[in-house]
Amino acid sequence: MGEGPRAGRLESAGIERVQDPMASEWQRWVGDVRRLWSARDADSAELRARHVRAVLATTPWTMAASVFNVALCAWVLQPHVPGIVLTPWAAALVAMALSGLFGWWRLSRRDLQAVRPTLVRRATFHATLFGALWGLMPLFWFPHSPAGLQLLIAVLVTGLTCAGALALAMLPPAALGYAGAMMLSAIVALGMDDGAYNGVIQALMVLYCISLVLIVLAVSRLFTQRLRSERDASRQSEVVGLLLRDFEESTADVLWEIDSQGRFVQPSERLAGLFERPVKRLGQLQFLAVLTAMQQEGSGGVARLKSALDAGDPFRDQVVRVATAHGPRWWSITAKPLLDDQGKSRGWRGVLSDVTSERQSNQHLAFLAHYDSLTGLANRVSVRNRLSQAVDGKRQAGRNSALLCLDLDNFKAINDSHGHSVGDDVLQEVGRRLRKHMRKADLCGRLGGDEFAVVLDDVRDPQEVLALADRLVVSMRAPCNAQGLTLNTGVSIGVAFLPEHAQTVDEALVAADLALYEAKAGGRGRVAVFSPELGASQRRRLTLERELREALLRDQFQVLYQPQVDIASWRIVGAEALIRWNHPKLGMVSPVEFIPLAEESGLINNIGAWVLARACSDIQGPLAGLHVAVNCSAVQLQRPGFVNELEQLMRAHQVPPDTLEIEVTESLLMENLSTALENLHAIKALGLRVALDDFGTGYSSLAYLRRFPFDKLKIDRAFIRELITTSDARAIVRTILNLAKILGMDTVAEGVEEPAQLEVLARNGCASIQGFLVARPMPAEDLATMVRDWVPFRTPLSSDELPESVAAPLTDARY
Ligand SMILES: Nc1nc2c(ncn2[C@@H]2O[C@@H]3COP(=O)(O)O[C@H]4[C@@H](O)[C@H](n5cnc6c(=O)[nH]c(N)nc65)O[C@@H]4COP(=O)(O)O[C@H]3[C@H]2O)c(=O)[nH]1
Repeated sequence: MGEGPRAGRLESAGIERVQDPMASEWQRWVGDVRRLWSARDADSAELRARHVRAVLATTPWTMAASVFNVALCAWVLQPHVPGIVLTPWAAALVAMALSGLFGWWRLSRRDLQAVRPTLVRRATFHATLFGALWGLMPLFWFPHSPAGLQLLIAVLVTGLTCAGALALAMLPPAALGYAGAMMLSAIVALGMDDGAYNGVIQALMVLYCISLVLIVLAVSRLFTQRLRSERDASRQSEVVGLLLRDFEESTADVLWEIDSQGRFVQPSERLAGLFERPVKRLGQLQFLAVLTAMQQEGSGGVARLKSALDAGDPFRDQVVRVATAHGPRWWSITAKPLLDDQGKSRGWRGVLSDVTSERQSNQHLAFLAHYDSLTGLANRVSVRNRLSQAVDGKRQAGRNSALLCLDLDNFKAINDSHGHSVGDDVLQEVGRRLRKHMRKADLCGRLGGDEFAVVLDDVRDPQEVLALADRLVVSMRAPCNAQGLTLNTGVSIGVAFLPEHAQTVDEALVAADLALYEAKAGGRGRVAVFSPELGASQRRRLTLERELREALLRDQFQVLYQPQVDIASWRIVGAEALIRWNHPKLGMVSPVEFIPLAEESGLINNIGAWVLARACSDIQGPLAGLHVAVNCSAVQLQRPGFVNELEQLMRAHQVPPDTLEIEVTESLLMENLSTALENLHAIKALGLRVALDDFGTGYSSLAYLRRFPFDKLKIDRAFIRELITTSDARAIVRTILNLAKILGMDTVAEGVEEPAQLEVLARNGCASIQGFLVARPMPAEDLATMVRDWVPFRTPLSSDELPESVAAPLTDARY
């Protein structure tokens, strides 16, 4: 019960229900008829219009045939039927036929795209009335008429019924109304007659009537199905058209098609726009001919495209360079062949993309890959490439080359005091001056920062190279104008000759760099030529500089600990953390060598953080119970975030603050860095101790002590070394110790190697010592073992009597 209204709603909304496979054909027919009869949605209205149009197509003929039949019947019946009855009947039928014709005329003038259900209902009424009028003929004039007339009436009724029903089959309600009225009157007429077989004929009539209904419904359904698939196909092609248009409008791609003669097929406006020709004109032209006419000189793109077309296989991204009114453009063409039913080519269809901007950005990227964007000179990659050609060239033909490495003398100062924009202008000016001195075959480039390089090929006389280098020095010495400022620059140059000084690109760069160091070391504005003797140490420095960055990642660092012993109790009270670099080729590298390099590059921040983390973890591990002193460089302490990170680290390792000591050198105070001092105060506020390392080596050591309240002074080992032999050293040490006592600071003497040194320190009140006399720096686990096995109070004092002069207390000294 609930199914009926719901189905009706769905249908009237034009939504065809998913058919139950078991649903009978009959239900489908009824569904179709109902939709024609009453559904008000746009879809049904459109479908109804198509049905109406199909019926209208034959209306003039059927109406003409009706008029003809009316005339025939009037003529045949005239002897048997009085004119007063026959004439109105015939006139009514003719009037019906004319009204049908009038309806046809009215509707065929309209563009029938959608039709309301009322039109179908009106047509049904008209057809039923028409059928009923025709039905009067058998009803009144068949019974009891002569056999001949009865036969004629029977034939006419049968023919009119079948022809009319089929003509109206596209509108089944009208067809059924018409045929139903005719058949009904025929069956009734038979009943009124007393013919011998009338009962059988009536039964046959009912059977025919049912068959006719089924045929009408079947024809109508077939027609509906055809209409639907036509409509779907046209919608599909509309959608495809829309998509294609949208595709064309939204991308840089344009569709094109050519026939088997190579002529454009229905070119679009956009395609015509690209080819700079009217659409109509383009439609008459051949694809390849137009491309050839537009092709830029020297581009073989069209020839390649032609071969691809000739090959007959689909192809992608054939690039053609064409000249247009807007300058040169690059078009990328992709296509596939179109084949007919027999597999013969009927043309090509494809996409044409304007890839000009892509090309240009690729070219720009290629430029950036090889040139320095600031100066327009070659970049490091290009310099290396040229050097590698020079290396290969010289191997082949015995040719000589030269590499000049240039470094601006006071560029950093210019950059710092006038800003990067002025610095950039200076670099551009340097680039211009360099270029002025180059021959065509020479290459000058910027390696980065203020470093430039020149590669000279075919060097016959080294003197010529040196003369050029001198000219460059003179040229760069001329004041440089940048943003209204007159700036004095200069350049130092290192020269290496190939193959004499280097066999590979890297060797050449290192050799020229070494020469550059030498030039700079000798003062500014100089030229130096590489020599083999030139700094094995510099070479090592360069290697270390290069490899330091990797050392942390490759886990090449290690922290050793050197114990600090309290002199009075002779107990190990602490240790100093000392970093080591275990280089795979160079062996153990001393921090004295690499810490300054790390400071220059800023890597000290990472390295220092790593040492602190290591120390914190050892304090909670094997070194539990000891104070550990960690060296922190001035660079680290200048970072505003340093103390935060330190605090987090200590919290993460749960390190008690009083077990950690930070050692800083005097240099920190010499530079008077406010952030570093703030950090030191913050460190102290955290509860850590702060020691001043190498005390006494600076220029005004005493003054620094007023800047920060250190907890501990470390007496530099330079004084300890001379403690026994030099009275000055003794005096200094005694003064430091006294000073520390007055200021309430702890003291530790480093570099104590001999018992005599220990004795002097002990007599003068030094609190603790560190040095080879106790132990060399060692891994944390070894130190833990040492602490465990340590015997206190066994001070290794000197067996010899100390000379009076050495043992004398401070007050006795000449100070
Ligand atoms: N001749 C002699 N030398 C002794 C004796 N006892 C100890 N030494 C050495 O003296 C240096 C003491 O370290 P420092 O003054 O802080 O001087 C350190 C420190 O300034 C710096 N350094 C070491 N580790 C680090 C670190 O992790 N960070 C920073 N920023 N600097 C560090 O490197 C410097 C040198 O460290 P090392 O080469 O380990 O050298 C250590 C140690 O091995 C002795 O009896 N005789």
